[in-house]
Amino acid sequence: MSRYPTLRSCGYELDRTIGTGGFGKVKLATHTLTGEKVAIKIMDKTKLGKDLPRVKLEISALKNLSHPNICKLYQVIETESHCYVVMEYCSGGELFDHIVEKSRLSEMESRMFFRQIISAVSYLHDNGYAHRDLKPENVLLDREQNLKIIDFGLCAKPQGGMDSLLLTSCGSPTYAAPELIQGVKYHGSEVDIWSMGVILYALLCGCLPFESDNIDELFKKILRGKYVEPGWLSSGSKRLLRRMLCVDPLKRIRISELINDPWVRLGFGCPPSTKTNDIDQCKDMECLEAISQHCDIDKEIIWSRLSKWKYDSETATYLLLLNKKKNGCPVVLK
Ligand SMILES: CN(C)C[C@H]1CC[C@H](N2C(=O)N(C)Cc3cnc4ccc(-c5cc(Cl)c(O)c(Cl)c5)nc4c32)CC1
Repeated sequence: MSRYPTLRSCGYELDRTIGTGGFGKVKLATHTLTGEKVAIKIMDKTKLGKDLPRVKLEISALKNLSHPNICKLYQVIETESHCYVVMEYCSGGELFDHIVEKSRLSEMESRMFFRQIISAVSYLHDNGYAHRDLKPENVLLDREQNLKIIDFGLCAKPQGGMDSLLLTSCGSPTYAAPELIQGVKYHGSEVDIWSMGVILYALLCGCLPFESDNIDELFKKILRGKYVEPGWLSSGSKRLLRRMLCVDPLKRIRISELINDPWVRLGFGCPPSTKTNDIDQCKDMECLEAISQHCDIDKEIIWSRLSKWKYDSETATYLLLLNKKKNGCPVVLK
């Protein structure tokens, strides 16, 4: 008998555990009606304690975000004891493992990945969110090597908008900006740019710019902002890294400059796209028809419920049918 009978009754067949964390575990599962694979983050509410607000924050953020490089939310299921977050399955694993596998990436491959991160973070900031915990472990790949940013448990949506200052010190020290580890007030957008600089360095160099087993040593290195520039780095790469890993947040490159930076545009001739993934919000008649036939309810009634985006089983079925259609599979329900 499955440990999580709720999930089976909600239309998911559980498979193996694909990861764990302080929050609980993430399991691979199959959505029975569409046959699509999903990742389900399973949290025991009685054990979350002070982390419960982080969970609610992440769910709220994921409900408001729809972008090709941000992990898609399909459904939220809550019981007395557990919270289940059903999301897009990223079968390509962590970006971190991809870098380690190849020891380091070519400038062009780094650029191809980095443009996707710029696109996602620019969209995040435009929607008033700062991620605040950007690192290679929080960037996954799907089967087409598209990047998917995950883990919004530390994201912030400052009340006064992205120009207002934050104070909470959070995230992983290795990727944290100087102002964040100093405990001074900071702008969420500026600390995200610093973390993106650390990720770009990891892509191009296959190691981290600031490392130490001793936390005090690590903080000193970050606050000094000095790092090794390996011989293979082009002048364009070095110049961009210096503008991102700039200790003074006021002098650090801004996302609007980053989008138009010559290194970012090289070979593409255009800036990364900052559009939303509005396909998820649009009304797809073929998917509506499949659901309408399956539950014998009029398409317009189905759409009137779907367009409320309640992230219930109907939202999941619709979004997963859209996925099937995008992947060229037949738009049918079992
Ligand atoms: C180390 N972390 C604190 C947890 C780790 C758990 C496994 C997970 N994962 C992996 O590590 N693969 C290697 C497989 C995999 C495949 N698809 C996934 C889809 C979504 C997520 C996901 C996980 C969490 Cl904790 C989220 O908050 C969100 Cl928004 C999304 N994780 C996935 C995931 C990556 C993170």
